[in-house]
Amino acid sequence: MLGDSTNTDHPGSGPDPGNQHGKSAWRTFFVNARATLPRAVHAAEAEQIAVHAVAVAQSLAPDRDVAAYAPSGTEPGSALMLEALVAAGFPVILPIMRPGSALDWARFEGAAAFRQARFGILEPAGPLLGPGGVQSCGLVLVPALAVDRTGTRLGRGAGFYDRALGALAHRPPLIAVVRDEELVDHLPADPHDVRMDGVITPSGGHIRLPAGVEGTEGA
Ligand SMILES: Nc1nc2c(c(=O)[nH]1)N(C=O)[C@@H](CNc1ccc(C(=O)N[C@@H](CCC(=O)O)C(=O)O)cc1)CN2
Ligand SMILES: Nc1ncnc2c1ncn2[C@@H]1O[C@H](COP(=O)(O)OP(=O)(O)OP(=O)(O)O)[C@@H](O)[C@H]1O
Repeated sequence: MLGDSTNTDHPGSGPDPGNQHGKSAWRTFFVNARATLPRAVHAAEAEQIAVHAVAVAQSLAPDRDVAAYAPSGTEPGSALMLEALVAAGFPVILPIMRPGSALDWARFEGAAAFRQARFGILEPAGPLLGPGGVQSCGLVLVPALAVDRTGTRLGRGAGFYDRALGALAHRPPLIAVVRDEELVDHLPADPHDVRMDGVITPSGGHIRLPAGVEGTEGA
């Protein structure tokens, strides 16, 4: 149930947001939690995420390109997410890390056309589309360590997505992909943080944000 999945409902299971903890304490908490997740659970969740990603694309981005990410390590999702989107007819583009924590984009042409980039992340080896390449997408699936109910996203701390998305004149719907426990009541936010319009979790599917936040119900 939505209201039961927040760590702030369970004192001791996450940094106390009212207790001087900044983003790095939250990052450590979620990275460590992901590291303890059994492989079989990750794989089962990745199957659910792939199904939800296709459903969200069909609802928000029919006949449009989808910007996604190539899940690596303990990140939610797997190559299944990309394959399912392609099988459902969605052209997929993926982020390319550029100097200065900037992002470019390139078309996903299948796992055989990947090259190994920094941080163990796989990137398409094909031509770059330019930083604005993401603007023509009908949906951006955004990697995150956690998201709160107002749409604040916690990333891995380099500011890639905040820079890339914050600079766009036109922003497609932004949907973060996290585990159920990573949708929380409150995360620390900075002025540069770009808010998410929704989130996909394995059990919850697509949840629009803000969700269940006092004063924003039905917004
Ligand atoms: N699959 C995937 N692709 C992605 C992202 C992502 O989160 N997931 N990104 C989302 O932005 C960008 C890459 N951003 C990243 C930012 C930091 C680290 C990282 O591992 N940082 C180290 C510490 C930093 C360092 O070594 O200097 C760490 O977390 O331990 C990895 C990716 C673009 N592509
Ligand atoms: N639009 C921006 N312009 C300039 N600097 C930025 C911008 N967005 C973020 N930064 C800088 O990037 C650094 C990381 O920001 P933050 O902690 O919000 O990253 P994140 O959202 O966790 O990372 P990522 O987007 O890579 O997953 C900070 O030093 C921040 O000041």
